[in-house]
Amino acid sequence: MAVLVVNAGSSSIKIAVFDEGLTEVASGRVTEIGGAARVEVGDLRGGRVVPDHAAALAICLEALAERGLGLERLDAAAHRVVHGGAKLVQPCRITPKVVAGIEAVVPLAPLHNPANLTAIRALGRLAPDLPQYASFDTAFHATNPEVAVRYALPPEAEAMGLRRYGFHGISYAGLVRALGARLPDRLLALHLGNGASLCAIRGGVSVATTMGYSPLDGLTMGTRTGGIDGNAVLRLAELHGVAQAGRILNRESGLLGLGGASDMRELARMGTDRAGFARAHFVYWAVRHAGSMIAAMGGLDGIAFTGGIGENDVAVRAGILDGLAWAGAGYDAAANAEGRAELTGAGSRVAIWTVAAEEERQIAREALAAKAAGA
Ligand SMILES: Nc1ncnc2c1ncn2[C@@H]1O[C@H](COP(=O)(O)OP(=O)(O)O)[C@@H](O)[C@H]1O
Ligand SMILES: CC(=O)OP(=O)(O)O
Ligand SMILES: [Mg+2]
Repeated sequence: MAVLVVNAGSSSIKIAVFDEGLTEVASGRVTEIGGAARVEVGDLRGGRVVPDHAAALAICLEALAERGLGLERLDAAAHRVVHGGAKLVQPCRITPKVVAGIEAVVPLAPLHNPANLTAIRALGRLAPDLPQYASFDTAFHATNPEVAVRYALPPEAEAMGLRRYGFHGISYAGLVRALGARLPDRLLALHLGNGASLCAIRGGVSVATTMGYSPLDGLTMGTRTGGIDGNAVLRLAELHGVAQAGRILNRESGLLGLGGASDMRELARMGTDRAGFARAHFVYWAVRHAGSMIAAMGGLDGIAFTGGIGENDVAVRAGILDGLAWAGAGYDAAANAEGRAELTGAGSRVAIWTVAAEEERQIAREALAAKAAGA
C-alpha cells in the first residue's frame, strides 16, 4: 500500500508517499513556483524555472518514478484542499461532484483552491484509475458554534455562503492527535507559517479560529493583511478595481507590505527598522487575537506552536509568550532558545509546546480511513 499526498499551496507543492503504517517513504517540495523555483525532490536540489503547479507536480512525479515509485505503484492519492465550503466537511473520495464543490468555492480561496484543482486534474489525467481523496482545511472548524461563524450580515448574504469557515484544520487535527493524552481542556493552537491562524480548541474540537470567509482574516501573514476593516477594502476596490484590490490584500500586504519581505527568517536577517516593525506587528496581532481565542474558551490550559515560524522562530515565540504572561503562560527561556518540544516554565499555570506540523501525514491518515470505510 502506498499513498501519494499532494499539498499544493499558493506558490508551492509538497509531496510525500506513505505506506499503510503511515511511515513516510519519500517526500519532496517545489517552492516559489512561478519563476526561479527551488526544487528539493529526490536527488534534485536547487533552482529551476517552474512556471506553474502542473509543471511542479510533473517534476515531483518524475523524481518519484526514478525512485521506483511510479504512478502504477501507488494505491491512492490524497490532496489537501484548502476550502471545502459549507458542504465538504469530511475527508472523501474525489468524484466529479466533489471537484465541482471545490471549484464552486475558488473565489473564497483564490490563492489555494486553483492549485489544489490543478493537482487533482493532472493526476486524474495521468492515472485515471488511481483513487483520489481530499482532506479539507475548513473541516476541523465545522464544530464552531453558529455565533462564531455568522457575520452580522442580512440573511441573504449568509445564504450565499458569506460566513466564517476557518482554515489550517488539517494541521490542527494533526496537532490534537500528536498531543494525545497530553491534550489539555482549553488549548490555544498557533499555526504560524506563510499563512497564519490561531485556533481555540476545547475538549479536542475547534470552538473559534481567526481566519474567516477566506484565509485572509486574522493574523498578519507573509503576504496577506490579516484583519482589515471592510470599508478599507471597499476603498481599495474603488481606487484600483476589484482584481487589483484582491492582489494587494492577498499578495502584496502582510510582512511583505510592512517589512519588504514575506519570509520571517529573511526579515530577521535584514535587521532594518522596517523589517523589525513587520515582525513586531506579527507578534502584537498574534497576542491580540490570542486574547480573543482565550475568551472564546473561557480560559487557557495549554499553548501549542506549529508551522515554519511557530516551530523555528525563537524571538517570535518569546514575544507572543511574553504577551500572554497575564494568561498564566510562563516559559522556560533556555528551552525556547533551543527549540525544544516542551517549553513550559517552572510554576507556569499553562503547559506550552512546539509541535511539528504534519499536514501530509494527517492527510494520508484521513485518506486511508476513508478508503477503509469504503468511500
Ligand atoms: N529557522 C527558521 N527561523 C525563522 N523562521 C523560519 C525558520 N524556518 C522557517 N521559517 C519561516 O516559516 C515561514 C514558512 O512557514 P511554512 O509553514 O513552511 O509555510 P507554508 O505555509 O508555505 O507551509 C516563513 O516565514 C519562514 O521564514
Ligand atoms: C489556509 C492557508 O493559509 O494555507 P497556507 O498557510 O498554506 O497559505
Ligand atoms: Mg502552510
